Amino acid sequence: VKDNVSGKSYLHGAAIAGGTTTNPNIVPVHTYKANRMGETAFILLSGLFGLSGFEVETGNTFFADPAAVSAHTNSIKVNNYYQSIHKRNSIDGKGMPIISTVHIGSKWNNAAWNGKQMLYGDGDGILFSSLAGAMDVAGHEMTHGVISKTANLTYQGESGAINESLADIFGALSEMHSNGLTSPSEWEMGEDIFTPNVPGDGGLRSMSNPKSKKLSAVYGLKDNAYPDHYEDRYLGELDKGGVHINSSINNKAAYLISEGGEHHGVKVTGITRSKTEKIYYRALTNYLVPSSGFKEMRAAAIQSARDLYPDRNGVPSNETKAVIAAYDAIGVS
Ligand SMILES: CCC(=O)Oc1c(C)cccc1C(=O)O
Ligand SMILES: [Zn+2]
Repeated sequence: VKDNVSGKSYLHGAAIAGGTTTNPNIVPVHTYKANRMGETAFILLSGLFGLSGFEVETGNTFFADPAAVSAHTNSIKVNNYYQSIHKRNSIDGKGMPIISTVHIGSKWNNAAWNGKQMLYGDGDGILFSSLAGAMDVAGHEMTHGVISKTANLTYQGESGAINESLADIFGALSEMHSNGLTSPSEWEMGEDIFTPNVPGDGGLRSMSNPKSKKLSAVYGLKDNAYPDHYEDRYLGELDKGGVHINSSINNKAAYLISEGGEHHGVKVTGITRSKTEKIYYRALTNYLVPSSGFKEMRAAAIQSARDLYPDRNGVPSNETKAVIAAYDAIGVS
């Protein structure tokens, strides 16, 4: 494959994701495992900078790598979500390139933000299919990037659980936004790629009903369920002090604020997704700091609700009341 801008050539069999972006802030860069010699061909996909893309130098068959196309497409959708809903220009707010690399490792059942870019494994086909295939996973990973540029919540213990929860919250909400208002709001994480051979078992985590998911054997807690109340939080040192375990407690609060419900005897009147996302984005970008835990998350969410939906004559708005009730419901006072 020849880059007709730099003139550099690349390995045979490099795959090129189809399509260019409509958003000049996205110049997605995808690194692929070429299908020969295992080396990596580095491909810069054209954005709107007049790059006319690539021509295939030799008679290679032009084919798109589904994982690369998904990673590319999903990163555009998530960036469009941040752009249109939160007026945020890319991950850093300054239009930084959005980089995804696919086919990481061998049958890797993981996705990650490595401090600079998103990484996707292919999954083992049992626990996960290609992790690039889920928009909420892309939203989750990109939000780790956004968090690193804003509150930069320390990735362990309570602050790590809030980090993980905000990644789930914006992962889920960006997917729901992209799917459009007509689609049912589903508060599962990774349902499109989780256990591909087991239909209808939802995602690897549930925000609406965390306890419906058993903690995976990975954490050595396979008989336990994900917690939905602060009193049931995990206090061991597995999973960096339970960052993917205790995130479910805050996820439940976000779900209750948006959709409403009764939990541990506390009734919450939902205020819809569009107000919930504004409250959490303001909390993330205005109030949370690296050490923030559950108590600080509650205070930041209440303050953000008050900022956006002010008290009237000293009476808190319905939005603020929903936030207070939701954190009461999950036992964070
Ligand atoms: C929903 C996205 C997610 O949880 O990605 C991870 C997976 C699948 C394994 C290990 C870590 C992560 C992560 O990004 O925290
Ligand atoms: Zn994560």
